[in-house]
Order: sequence, then structure tokens, then C-alpha cells
Amino acid sequence: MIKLNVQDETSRLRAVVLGTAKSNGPTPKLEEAYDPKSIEHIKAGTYPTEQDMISEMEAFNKVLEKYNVKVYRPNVINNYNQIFSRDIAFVIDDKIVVSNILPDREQEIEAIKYVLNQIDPSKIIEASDDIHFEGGDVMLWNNHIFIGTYKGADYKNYITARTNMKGVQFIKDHFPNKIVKEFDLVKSNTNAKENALHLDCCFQPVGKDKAIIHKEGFRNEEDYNYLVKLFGKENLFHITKDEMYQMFSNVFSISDEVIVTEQNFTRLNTWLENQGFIVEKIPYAEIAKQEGLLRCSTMPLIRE
Ligand SMILES: NC(=O)NCCC[C@H](N)C(=O)O
Repeated sequence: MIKLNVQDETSRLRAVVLGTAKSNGPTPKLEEAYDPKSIEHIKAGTYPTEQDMISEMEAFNKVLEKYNVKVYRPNVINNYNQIFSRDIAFVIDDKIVVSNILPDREQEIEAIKYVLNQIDPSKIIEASDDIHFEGGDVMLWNNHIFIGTYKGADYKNYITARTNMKGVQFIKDHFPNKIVKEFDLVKSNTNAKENALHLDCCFQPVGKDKAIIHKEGFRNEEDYNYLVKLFGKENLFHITKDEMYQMFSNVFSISDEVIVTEQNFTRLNTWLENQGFIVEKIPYAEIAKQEGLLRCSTMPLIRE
């Protein structure tokens, strides 16, 4: 049995699901892509190769092993993208919420059934089809649950809008003791620099009291101000539109001292080191072309 426990983003990690790039399949057709950055690379002929992505994920796996983290990988489905485990389910305290993910990605859940089977069934939460959420939009912070959403009336026109207000309400109902704060995010189906695909694409806490943030990722300045108040401006590392596009906010914490990041994120890595973090740098620029990075590739099951 796996005894789930996740209370925040940065406590010492003990067990995690890490996605896989094996049998990712050939470059998708334009109509098969579901984010603007993948579309951009399909058009330009620069979509990442399976071999390059496997090597990047192996580098990530090595760092997790170095820190004695128990790593579960999804069963491989032929020619199917299974890199971004984050979105398919998420742990809050000792419960796992199975996402109602984009229909194009639904089979990804089958591949981790063997993990779900090791969890007490009374700890597994599922929602009806009209309730949408993906794990990239859900973040724990002290007694808070932060949730990225899109409040526009044209929600259904955005393949990049993955968590609806029914999803926010569902989490509120299931976790009445938490402060659930939703954030209205900017969305674009066509321009990755104007698209905060999930909350973790424009914001993420690091360490005990700091966070990485892209102000313009929030449609409503009040939402941004909420985080400034909570963390204090001096504790926020602001990233530019281009840095959001490179996925600077999608690094991954193994503990409140150790952070895995992309080796080319020089400005961020320097800041993190100056703050006293141990920064584990790995190559992940090919996977970044699919509008996801390190946090997106993981689903923590146990943090101390
Ligand atoms: N949490 C995340 O931001 N996950 C990245 C998912 C990227 C994938 N191309 C998608 O559009 O679903």
C-alpha cells in the first residue's frame, strides 16, 4: 500500500510518478496538438525527437535516484504522449484526485492504474465529466490550495483552458478546511507567449517562503496582488514573457533546499543559488517545446 502524503510543493520528496517519453510516437499532425508551443514546433519542423526526450527524462530520473526518491513510471502505451504525469491526478494530504483531463489525454490515466491499485480506495476521489481540472493547475501552500482556472464565458473555445470553475468548487467541497484561492489565467490557443497553460506555467513556490511568478500570466491584477501580499514582493522572482515561454516557473522541488531546473535558465539559476538553494541543472529544452517542463513531468505521492 502507498500511504499518500503531500501538504505542499517543497517538503522532502519520498515517492513520485515520473512520466515517460518511451513510444511517444512520431511528430503529431497539427490537428492532433493541444497546445500552441507544440503547434509552433510542428510547423517549424523542430518538434523534439523521442530519443532526445528519453535522454532528458533519464537525466531527471538520475537526479531523483541520487536523492533516494522512489520513482514510479507509467506503463508504456504505444505511440502515446505520457510525459506530463502531473496533470492526470494529484495528491492533496492523504487523498488522490483523479483529473478529468483533456479527452485527447485520457488514456494516460490507464497507464498509472497499477499505482492507483496500491492506494486505499477510500482515498481516491473522482469527479463527473462536467467538472474539469488538471494537476498543473493545482498547488498546495500551507493551508492554501491555489488553483489556476479560466473564467471567460468562452471557456469551451480554449483547448488551453483545462480547469473550470466547477472544478474549483469541487476541490472546495472536498477540502473544506483549506483556503481555496482560484486564479484566472491568460489563455491563447495560438500564441504560447500569451498562454499560461496551467498555473505552474506562470507561478510556483520554492523553498519555504519564495516563489517564481509571471505577472502578466494573471488576467486579473487582484489575483497577482494576492500572491504579492502572501509572499512579499522581495520574495518573488519575476519572470518575463519570454522566460514564461521557456517554462522558468516549471522547475521542480525535491525539498525546500534542492531544486531541479533546466541548465540554460541562467538568470533563474543564479538567483536560486544566491538564495542558498542547491540547484540540480539538467537538459530539458527539447521537452520544453511541448509547453511543459519539470513540475509537469512529475506527480508527487509522498512528501515528508
Ligand atoms: N502542468 C503542465 O503545464 N503540463 C504541461 C502539459 C503540456 C501538454 N502539451 C498539454 O498541452 O497538455
